[in-house]
Amino acid sequence: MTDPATPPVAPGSAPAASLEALRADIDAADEQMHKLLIHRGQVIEQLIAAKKVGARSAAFRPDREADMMRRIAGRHSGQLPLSTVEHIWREIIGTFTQLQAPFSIHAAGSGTARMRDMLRFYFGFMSNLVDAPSSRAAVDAVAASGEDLAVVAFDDPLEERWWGGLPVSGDHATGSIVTGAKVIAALPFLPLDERLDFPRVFVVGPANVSGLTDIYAYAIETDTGAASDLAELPGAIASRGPRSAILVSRQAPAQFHQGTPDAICLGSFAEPMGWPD
Ligand SMILES: O=C(O)C(=O)C[C@]1(C(=O)O)C=C[C@@H](O)C=C1
Repeated sequence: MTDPATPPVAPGSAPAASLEALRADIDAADEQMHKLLIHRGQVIEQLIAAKKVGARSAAFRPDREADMMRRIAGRHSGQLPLSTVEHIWREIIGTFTQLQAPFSIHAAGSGTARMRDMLRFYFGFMSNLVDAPSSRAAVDAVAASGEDLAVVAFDDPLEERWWGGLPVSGDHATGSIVTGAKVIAALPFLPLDERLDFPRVFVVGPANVSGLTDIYAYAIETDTGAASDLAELPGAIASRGPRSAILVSRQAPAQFHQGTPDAICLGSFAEPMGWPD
């Protein structure tokens, strides 16, 4: 009896592979992927020694992750959605980051399904999620821990001033401060599949993590009369409340502060692909 799943062979064409052969191919691919993951784990063990990650020092390297994600997007092809590939790699990287130095992720609203989905997508299922009472509390917890992360929605209520407890000004850009917290990444980083509905967020990490300086995030007090017209500022994207605003700009603090002396630099990050959309 012929296997009903085996399509008939058209005259003159090569015979279609049998279901058994295709499954053997999938098994071989799975085995290779699994062996490579085990190998990756062994390399990470050596990397821990090389990086000398210890107590109260974070293992994440946003610059390295940005580079990896850009290469993943660059070489991707086929029907598997890029967001699926991104999630698989985020799961792998997130788990190996946890294995190097355990950390928690603080976020307001992490109990909601949408926020939780987003945090699991980017940071994996091994990370401990902390439902913070506010974004300010989430950021303050990171500053106090020296090893955790906070995730803050770009359009979170601005008057809460979640950046209020951060060390101020361009120190973030030079990396000279060793305590506190700063913006180290912006997500989504790769173009998001249309079936996913994740908000634009900042990742806030320990101040001693060196991030990329493609784009800077600034907080601006708008009730002082300064920055009354944000549209004229050299930023790509702004989120504005009645008295405060967040703005992202390619201009480094030294340059940016000339036009907006009251601005507080909150950190910097690798430019997400397709930013701004
Ligand atoms: O390259 C590093 O420094 C690592 O810690 C490895 C690794 C990874 O799993 O690839 C993990 C965490 C970092 O954020 C970046 C990459």
